[in-house]
Amino acid sequence: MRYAYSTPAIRAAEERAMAEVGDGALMQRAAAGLAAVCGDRLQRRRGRVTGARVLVVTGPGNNGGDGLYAASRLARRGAQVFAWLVTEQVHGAAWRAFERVGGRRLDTEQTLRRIAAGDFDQVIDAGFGIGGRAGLTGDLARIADATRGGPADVVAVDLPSGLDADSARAGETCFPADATVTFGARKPCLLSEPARSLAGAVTLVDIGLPLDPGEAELAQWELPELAAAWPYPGPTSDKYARGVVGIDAGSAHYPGAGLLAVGGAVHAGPGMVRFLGDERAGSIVVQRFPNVVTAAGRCQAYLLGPGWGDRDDARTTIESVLATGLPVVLDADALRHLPQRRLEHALLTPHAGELARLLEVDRDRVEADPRWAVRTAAERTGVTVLLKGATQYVARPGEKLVHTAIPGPAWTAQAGSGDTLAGVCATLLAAGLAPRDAALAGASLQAYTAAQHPGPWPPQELAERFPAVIASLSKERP
Ligand SMILES: NC(=O)C1=CN([C@@H]2O[C@H](COP(=O)(O)OP(=O)(O)OC[C@H]3O[C@@H](n4cnc5c(N)ncnc54)[C@H](O)[C@@H]3O)[C@@H](O)[C@H]2O)[C@@H](O)CC1
Ligand SMILES: [K+]
Repeated sequence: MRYAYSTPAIRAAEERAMAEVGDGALMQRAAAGLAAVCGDRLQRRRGRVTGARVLVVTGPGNNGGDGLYAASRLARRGAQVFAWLVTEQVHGAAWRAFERVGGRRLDTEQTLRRIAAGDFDQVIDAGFGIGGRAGLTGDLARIADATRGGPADVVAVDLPSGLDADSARAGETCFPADATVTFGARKPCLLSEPARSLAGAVTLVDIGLPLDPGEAELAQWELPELAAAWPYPGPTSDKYARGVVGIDAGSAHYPGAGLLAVGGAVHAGPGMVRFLGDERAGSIVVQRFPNVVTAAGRCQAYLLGPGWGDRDDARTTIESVLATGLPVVLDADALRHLPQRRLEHALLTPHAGELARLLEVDRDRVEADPRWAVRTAAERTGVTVLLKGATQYVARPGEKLVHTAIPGPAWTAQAGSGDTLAGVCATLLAAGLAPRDAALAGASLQAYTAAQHPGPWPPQELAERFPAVIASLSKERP
């Protein structure tokens, strides 16, 4: 599990740590970790640190201090180090250390000229860290622009300047990095797209901040969580132990959605799938999956909504399934017909547009603050909500911590991905997983499969690769 903490939680932990060891010690730990990563990267790219030309883009606060101290360490290994100052203000002790090792200050024009000439092997972005605001202006924006796409290896200190540590937003201007060295704990921006992609490869340096996962803002699943949650059948499991899924998806207008939802469910290993939807969609489903049953009968979880379109009995169908008290995934068109009361036993799986409609806000509001949006939806509806997208967020009512699924490649964003995902989630509910785990395991399986089998595969073919991944995951089980 990867945890991310908000800026106030990190600042509070820093204060507790500083009271014990002093702020100088924390900064030295940060600088040592940063210099180690920078040195390794230089070594890998050019065979040695000696003779490397390193520019520190130096902000006015402690982030700038980290960068200067790290550069001083690189200078002691033979690098030539330069600094460009964002303002005249600079961390005094770090600046003196930088000057002592022969570090040189460059003005803006010299810096831009040398960047354009491809003169730097590495640019350390020590502009702003957790004290930063979204967006860059003035000469710093020019320097970030000039560096972008150039030959220098860009290493961000704590987080890329121009990002807001607590937000998923990428903003208008920022300093994209090839790598980020973050201190003490991950920040939410480093786990949330589109900000996350601007940070490159993230290394977490332990500087001894006393943080408790109970204070975390975000928790991202990794493979061990997926493997531990996956419901592998036992030696005596029958089809009811594995779970019977009832799927009402697809319509005469959208017959494909039924097939896609069933494809997701079938490839996630249910005991049985009953197709309860439109007759025409059902005949296509059975042709493709003869193991699917179209007769009504006992189910242990349901999926309603993908490809329904407009349907007169939407509300009554939802109510009759909710009345069974069995777990149900409510997806796509079913989300437009939710009863106006608190629900139970359901998992809602909206994308940003559907969640915006549910909350009666603009889509922009959801994208600007996805954690707020998914938490608010869980509180209002009373059930678990999975917000689908480049980062997939899951919130439960009564819980501040938001989880995210294992991230996957961007090409999984395509028509039909949500239908197969809903099918997987319903299979997991039928196997007895709690809605939160079903949502995280389903979304993680789809993303991880896409990462393991670089495509682009259409969603139905990606689903055909689930079984191989599920089999391989069993080796990761605790
Ligand atoms: N406090 C500590 O003990 C430690 C802090 N560390 C470093 O300190 C950083 C936080 O330091 P600071 O609190 O000094 O803050 P920053 O160094 O992140 O920012 C300094 C100041 O710059 C100004 N600023 C921010 N964004 C701007 C923008 N877009 N345009 C113009 N001005 C802007 C703000 O007034 C801000 O207070 C962390 O990110 C980390 O790198 C590490 O050294 C570890 C220890
Ligand atoms: K930075």
